[in-house]
Amino acid sequence: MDSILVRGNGPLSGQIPIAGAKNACLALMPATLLSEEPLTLTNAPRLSDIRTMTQLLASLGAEVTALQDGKVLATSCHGEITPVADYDIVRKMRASNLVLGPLLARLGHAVVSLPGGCAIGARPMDIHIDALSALGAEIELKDGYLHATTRGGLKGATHQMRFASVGATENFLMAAVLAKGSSVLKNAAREPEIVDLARCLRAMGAEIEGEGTSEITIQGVDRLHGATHPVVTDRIELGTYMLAPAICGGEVECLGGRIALVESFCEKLDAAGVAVEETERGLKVRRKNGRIRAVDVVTEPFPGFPTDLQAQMMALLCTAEGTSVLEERIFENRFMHAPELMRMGAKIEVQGGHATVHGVESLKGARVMATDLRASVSLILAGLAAEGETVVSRVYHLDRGYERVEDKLRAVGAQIERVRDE
Ligand SMILES: CC(=O)N[C@H]1[C@@H](OP(=O)(O)OP(=O)(O)OC[C@H]2O[C@@H](n3ccc(=O)[nH]c3=O)[C@H](O)[C@@H]2O)O[C@H](CO)[C@@H](O)[C@@H]1O
Ligand SMILES: C=C(OP(=O)(O)O)C(=O)O
Repeated sequence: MDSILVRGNGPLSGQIPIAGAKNACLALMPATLLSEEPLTLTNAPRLSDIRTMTQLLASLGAEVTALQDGKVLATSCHGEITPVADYDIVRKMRASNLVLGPLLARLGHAVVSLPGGCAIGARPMDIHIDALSALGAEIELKDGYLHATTRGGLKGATHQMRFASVGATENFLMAAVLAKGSSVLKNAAREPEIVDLARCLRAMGAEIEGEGTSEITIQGVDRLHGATHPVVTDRIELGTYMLAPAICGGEVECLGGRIALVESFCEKLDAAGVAVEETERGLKVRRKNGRIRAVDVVTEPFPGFPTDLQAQMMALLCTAEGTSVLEERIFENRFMHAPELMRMGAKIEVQGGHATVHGVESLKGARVMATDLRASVSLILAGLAAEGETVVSRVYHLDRGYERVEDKLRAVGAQIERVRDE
């Protein structure tokens, strides 16, 4: 199993290209189930999660071919479709549940395994079930699988979600586009990945309005056609690499980044003493004069501070001047990086959904273990700020969401390499 070795670093300088968004691509790929014609996704990220979704779609009868070194995904679904998403694939990745809406829309029935326990929280499926039930699906749990059927197909409806779930919004959208009549989703999630999915579906012939707001209106159509769609920039990869010069000093330009994708994050960086400038090509980031200052952070649905950047922000605040409080409001168990950061000398107290970080002068390299995707990259960032060597194990988590992390950081001067465990 691979590990990542990082050595504490001086200033970084150069450019880092930001890939297409994992979380957008994982919602766009299942959209291929909605049409008999090909859907081509450009700017796709090259990640293990994308390979898992490829495997899942293939098991359902769709074809996904990776072209141009994996940056283009040519997908199609013109043959017979199997409506069963098997536990052995679904358990690897929560986003597998995004085949439920499209399968229901195309076939009128689906059997999808529940994703199973996940490290960052319980992550139930009730909001998805309520949303699809509003469109006329009848869903019951049997043997760990959701068995969903419709009587005579899905019917448009108005539905208000109890929480603005990203995945449930995506499933509702992909189901409602082929439902009979019009649908309105209230308290919809507003994440850029939702906007990207709506744009792609519209390019396929869907009638959708209001994406990016809390109310999305969909007029069902009889069929969708093929399209080519570029995957939106990964705002979480962007935010992660923006923290590298914030931690090490220097100046890095994140190519493809836009402030609109990470506005609330930029506000916190500004308060912490990090300057962000939008250029023609992306976002230029550098630390302002002096030490990073403590800031308080509360994670919220978009446009609030993203939970997927909380661990990385904590790594920055470990060496800030003063005490920061991070409140995690999206997932009930997303501070597992804290004990690992403490192995590196960070002073953190976790109580329920709050982590209090007392900034220290410097961190010290240590052997640490990644517990989930964003936790693993937060340990790499902390390693860049630490004295000596840090070895991050279990990097298969990292490979779910970051392509060539060591190459991208090495290109701006970081001392980082991938090593095989003995
Ligand atoms: C592949 C993907 O896009 N993953 C992202 C997506 O996950 P995901 O779509 O799973 O996140 P949701 O917005 O659905 O979940 C947010 C909260 O709602 C809860 N919930 C969700 C659904 C449900 O039926 N019942 C329920 O209680 C979850 O347990 C969690 O506490 O959005 C999250 C929140 O921005 C991100 O952290 C993930 O990186
Ligand atoms: C939590 C994440 O992903 P997933 O929803 O696939 O677990 C993430 O991308 O940080």
